[in-house]
Amino acid sequence: MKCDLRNFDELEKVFSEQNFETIIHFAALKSVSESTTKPLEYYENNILGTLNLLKLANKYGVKKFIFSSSATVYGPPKELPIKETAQTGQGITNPYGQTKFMMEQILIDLAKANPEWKIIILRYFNPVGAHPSGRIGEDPLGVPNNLMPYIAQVAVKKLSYLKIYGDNYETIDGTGVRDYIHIMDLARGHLSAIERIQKHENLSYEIFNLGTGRGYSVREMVAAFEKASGKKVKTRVEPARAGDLAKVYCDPTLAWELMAWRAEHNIDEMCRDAWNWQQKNPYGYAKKSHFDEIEMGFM
Ligand SMILES: CC(=O)N[C@H]1[C@@H](OP(=O)(O)OP(=O)(O)OC[C@H]2O[C@@H](n3ccc(=O)[nH]c3=O)[C@H](O)[C@@H]2O)O[C@H](CO)[C@H](O)[C@@H]1O
Repeated sequence: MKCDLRNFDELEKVFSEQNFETIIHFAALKSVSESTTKPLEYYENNILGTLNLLKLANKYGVKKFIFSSSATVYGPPKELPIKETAQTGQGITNPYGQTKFMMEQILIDLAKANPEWKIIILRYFNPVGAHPSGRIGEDPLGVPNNLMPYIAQVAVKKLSYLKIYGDNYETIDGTGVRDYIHIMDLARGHLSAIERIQKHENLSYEIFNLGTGRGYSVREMVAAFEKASGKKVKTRVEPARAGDLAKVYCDPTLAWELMAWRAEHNIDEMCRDAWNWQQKNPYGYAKKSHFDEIEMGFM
């Protein structure tokens, strides 16, 4: 079932026909660069969509709520690793990040105002990889903005080389360091959150980092991907990308202490599964492969 969260009436129809117990709110626009050129679309979609969803959830008594937030709400970190108690909302460089921060604020205010609400906010670090079957993966629209799908498309020869955005940061090899997390671990984090929210009657709102707690540089990611795929990934160093940070990685221990969740997949598994999906879907989901088109042409 598909529904536009901006359309209150359409969404109300869904609520009236279904009997929801818990909501996991993933629905948001998520491109950093696009958000800088289309801020109104981002604010409308992400904020209005969330308000509509919450109003209806309130009306229909669905008050267990899990929200997919982002490490972006921390802005430039003052301390590493980043804990959930670190300051948020300062130095966010783009509308996408602002909307995530605002959505968090709306949820926190709601939980404070009404003790019936039970809310878990999950702050994702850098989700990568794919389902191990190779059937569910990341198929970005147009040229990828994020590192892993870009590397994968270079390895499969859809793109010619990776632009490394800056090699002059104070990091292990000068390139940006991030906390990459396998999407299967991330998915499991939601199951742990559902369990926790259903078990704990007096939970109001809680916030968890979902990351591995370990940072990898761009060059380390390229090397891991080359190892997993057996393909050479050509790179070229370019100027640093505006708004990028040198190092971002989290302290994920709260999720372990309270939800018994921790990331289990390492960087090699992230690259293996991303490569498996990319090989099986070299042209993404929508388009048939070149070979299918040739076959169709002869039919
Ligand atoms: C500031 C911000 O809001 N960042 C968002 C962005 O994080 P990030 O900017 O951390 O993710 P990313 O995958 O775009 O970049 C990761 C690292 O790779 C570098 N890099 C990336 C692409 C490329 O072609 N070449 C290259 O060198 C980049 O400079 C950085 O050091 O995406 C994430 C999704 O995974 C989240 O949505 C984050 O909120």
